[in-house]
Amino acid sequence: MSEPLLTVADSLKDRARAALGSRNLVLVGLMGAGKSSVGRIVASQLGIPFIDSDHEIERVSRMTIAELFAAYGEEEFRALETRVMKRLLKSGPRVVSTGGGAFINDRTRRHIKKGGLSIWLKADLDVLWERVNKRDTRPLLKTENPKQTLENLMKARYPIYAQADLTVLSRDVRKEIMADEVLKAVVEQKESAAS
Ligand SMILES: Nc1ncnc2c1ncn2[C@@H]1O[C@H](COP(=O)(O)OP(=O)(O)O)[C@@H](O)[C@H]1O
Ligand SMILES: O=C(O)C1=C[C@@H](OP(=O)(O)O)[C@@H](O)[C@H](O)C1
Ligand SMILES: [Mg+2]
Repeated sequence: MSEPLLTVADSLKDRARAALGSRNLVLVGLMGAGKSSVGRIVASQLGIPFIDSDHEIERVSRMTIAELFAAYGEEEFRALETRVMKRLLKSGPRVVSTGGGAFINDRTRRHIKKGGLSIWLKADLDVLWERVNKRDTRPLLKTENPKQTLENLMKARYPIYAQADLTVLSRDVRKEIMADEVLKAVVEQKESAAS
């Protein structure tokens, strides 16, 4: 009789790694959802490379996101983001944390759908606000009422984030717990696809 490849005793990370295969795991969601910080932990648990698309954009342009928005505007930023995402998703497996607007852009979303398993870190307004109001690095929130801006972005974007393959609720728990929930969602997706 042949041995099963993985037994129930295998750890969550091994099961998630097997479920992911050669695909990229792409974290999407609004600013403050935890894509960058949780994505890094998930990648280290899975033992695969981590890339944050905003960091990659900053590296290739040698400018910060805020400088790019100020110098060229959002449209140019999105065009650069699309090109960078397309390149990052060409091979896998990797964990790719996106900037909040990436999945909203039609062309970038198509690349994500083709090149990876997408997971939405979904959070409510107060959780997001608590996190983003501590830093002023996000150009889209440099408005008179940034909390209202964030709420408007939620209303406009949540129906689109809902198209991600998987959804995990981003709550006020430790980032390591959020990372475990991401791994569980990857495993469950594989199991439900197989049944
Ligand atoms: N589960 C969490 N618990 C507490 N703080 C968090 C959690 N997830 C993220 N943060 C903090 O919230 C801020 C935004 O997180 P970040 O990973 O940059 O989000 P995103 O990339 O989605 O905008 C950071 O300061 C980060 O340390
Ligand atoms: O929501 C957005 O459109 C943006 C989110 C930011 O990334 P985070 O979601 O990692 O903050 C960054 O890409 C840029 O400021 C635009
Ligand atoms: Mg980020």
